[in-house]
Amino acid sequence: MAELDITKVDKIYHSRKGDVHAVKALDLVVKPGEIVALLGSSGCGKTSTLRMIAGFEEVSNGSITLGGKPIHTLPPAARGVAMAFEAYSLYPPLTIGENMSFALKASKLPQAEQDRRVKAMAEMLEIADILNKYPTSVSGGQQQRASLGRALVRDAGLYLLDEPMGQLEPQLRAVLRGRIKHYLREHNCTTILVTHDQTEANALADRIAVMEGGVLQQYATPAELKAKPANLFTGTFIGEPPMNVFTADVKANGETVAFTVEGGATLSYPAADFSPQLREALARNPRIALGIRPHALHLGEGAVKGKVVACQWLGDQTHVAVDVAGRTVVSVSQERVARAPGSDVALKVAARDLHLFDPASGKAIAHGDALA
Ligand SMILES: Nc1ncnc2c1ncn2[C@@H]1O[C@H](COP(=O)(O)OP(=O)(O)OP(=O)(O)O)[C@@H](O)[C@H]1O
Repeated sequence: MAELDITKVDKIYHSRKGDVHAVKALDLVVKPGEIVALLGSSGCGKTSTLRMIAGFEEVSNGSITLGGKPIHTLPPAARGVAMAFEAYSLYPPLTIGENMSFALKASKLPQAEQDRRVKAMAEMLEIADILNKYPTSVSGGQQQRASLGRALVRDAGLYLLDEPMGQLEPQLRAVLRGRIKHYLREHNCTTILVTHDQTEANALADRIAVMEGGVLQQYATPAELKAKPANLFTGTFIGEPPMNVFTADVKANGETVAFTVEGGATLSYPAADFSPQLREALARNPRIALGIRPHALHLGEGAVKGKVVACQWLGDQTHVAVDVAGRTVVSVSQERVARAPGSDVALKVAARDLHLFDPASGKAIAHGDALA
């Protein structure tokens, strides 16, 4: 299995309406056998990146190497890359089975081995019963699984999966996620998956590349992205419900560190809750953006007072929206709590759960008690 190196890659589309700079100076390394998710909202440049790796779009600048060999100048078929397309792209005159074995035929594998692989893949993806049907006579979800199977059944240096489960029902998607991850691991497949679904990225990927506006915002493990967002964008993009963010004035004297948020509420902590380096940084940043995840904002005690706007039990957790001095914040509790709209509540958050950002650049200053 090969390492993929994307170095300073740009994609600029030229059109009559003007240029679109879809991918900007992208640097990304995918280690052999690693599963990476490109995650971002619509139009952030995920598909352009995937298509440049596959060879369906030219790179405007930069280079892409696979196993040390430059591939960005090669035609798609010569790159050793297998791709499952979001729009399936199956061959209409061929059956689902023939579509899946198409690349295997070209590889001159013995017929019995081709049949064995296609059958095993079709069983894994639960499409063994439609191998003799034609693409136009099966559902979108079945076509999507056939496209995924056609890519995975091949031997390739790199697997590219574009929204591979977007058409599937949630239950089937959850089952297939587990099976596909197991398959990719077992076959040591170097894989890039494009998705806008955080759950899918978290479940499948070793590392997630978060993109926005064509720019890579952060490249880290799912746990790191949650615990140490590099900037306000990843902080608010990753996590459900999104992080609460306030602008706050900081006052640090020898004994306490206090954050006064818009509207006047003050969160005050013993200075010892923060590292000396962080206290020094706070002295240089008297105004910060303060991020608090809904799961870290606890109801029932604390200095921040507010009024309940809405309280919803979702079957496994309660979401409580609270108006704090004109701003709505969300608190999530694993327990079932009942709070009447309009009632008074107090909120608290531990120092270790604070995320501090530079309000101008958005860059992280600190997570919990230490510098970012
Ligand atoms: N062929 C093209 N010509 C001009 N602009 C394009 C072309 N393809 C994509 N774009 C633009 O480039 C930007 C990035 O598009 P891209 O499809 O890579 O994003 P994406 O993150 O994959 O979005 P989605 O999740 O909606 O597929 C968008 O602004 C899009 O409109």
